[in-house]
Amino acid sequence: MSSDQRLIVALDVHSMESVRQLVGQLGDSVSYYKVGMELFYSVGSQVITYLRQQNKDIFLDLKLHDIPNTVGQGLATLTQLGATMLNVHAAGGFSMMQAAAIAVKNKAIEIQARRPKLIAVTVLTSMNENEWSGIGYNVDLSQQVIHLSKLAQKAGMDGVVASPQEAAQIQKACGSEFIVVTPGIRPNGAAINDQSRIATPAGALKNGAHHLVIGRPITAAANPRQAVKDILREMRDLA
Ligand SMILES: O=C(O)c1cc(=O)[nH]c(=O)n1[C@@H]1O[C@H](COP(=O)(O)O)[C@@H](O)[C@H]1O
Repeated sequence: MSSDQRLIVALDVHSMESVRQLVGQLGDSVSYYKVGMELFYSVGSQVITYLRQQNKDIFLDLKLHDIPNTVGQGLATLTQLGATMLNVHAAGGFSMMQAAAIAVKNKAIEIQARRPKLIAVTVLTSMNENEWSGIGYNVDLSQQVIHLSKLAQKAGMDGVVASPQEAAQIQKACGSEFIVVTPGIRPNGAAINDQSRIATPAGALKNGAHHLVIGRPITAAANPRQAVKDILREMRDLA
């Protein structure tokens, strides 16, 4: 996979005007975008239509987490939008993830469309050990990431979202075909913001991440196109 197929830029903005400006500015340098809650709740499915018209791959990141039937029905609807990748929270459990995988597969067959990849969020990259114990878990955070990755794989997920710090361990536990998507990417010197378990683009790739999700280091940069160029150079130098 080439570096620009590995990079996913998080479009965390809340208007179509900002989307058009950013996507226009980044041009051919970015082929894969993430649409998350902020943008999807603001503008709805028109952003998916727009990005598909621009021939971009789309990770629709709505992190579903509910009872199996509700998640399955929700994902069946989302499958019709034509995103490349969808996600759920692994903490929803085995039956929820299994229902999710079945619903996406069946809907894709029904509408004769390409099945979107389905991945599970393990432990959010904003969580540190302190936050983690604060929600009542006694198990080690990174062990929990591996546990949830194995569970996700067993339930039929194509991969997981985790921090770049756990990517190598996930590969070891689940094999190299299992997709590892890593947010929490910060080039040297970039503001860390609300992230905790971070790595540089090169560090994440070295650890075996398949896709790097990067938002503010690009979207809040004075020159987003230059920021992408620098990140891709760092990624390519490693390849
Ligand atoms: O599922 C995600 O994409 C996600 C999971 C996670 O554990 N951490 C995480 O930061 N994300 C998303 O990745 C993006 C990271 O953005 P920046 O911190 O601005 O680079 C945001 O859009 C988050 O919603």
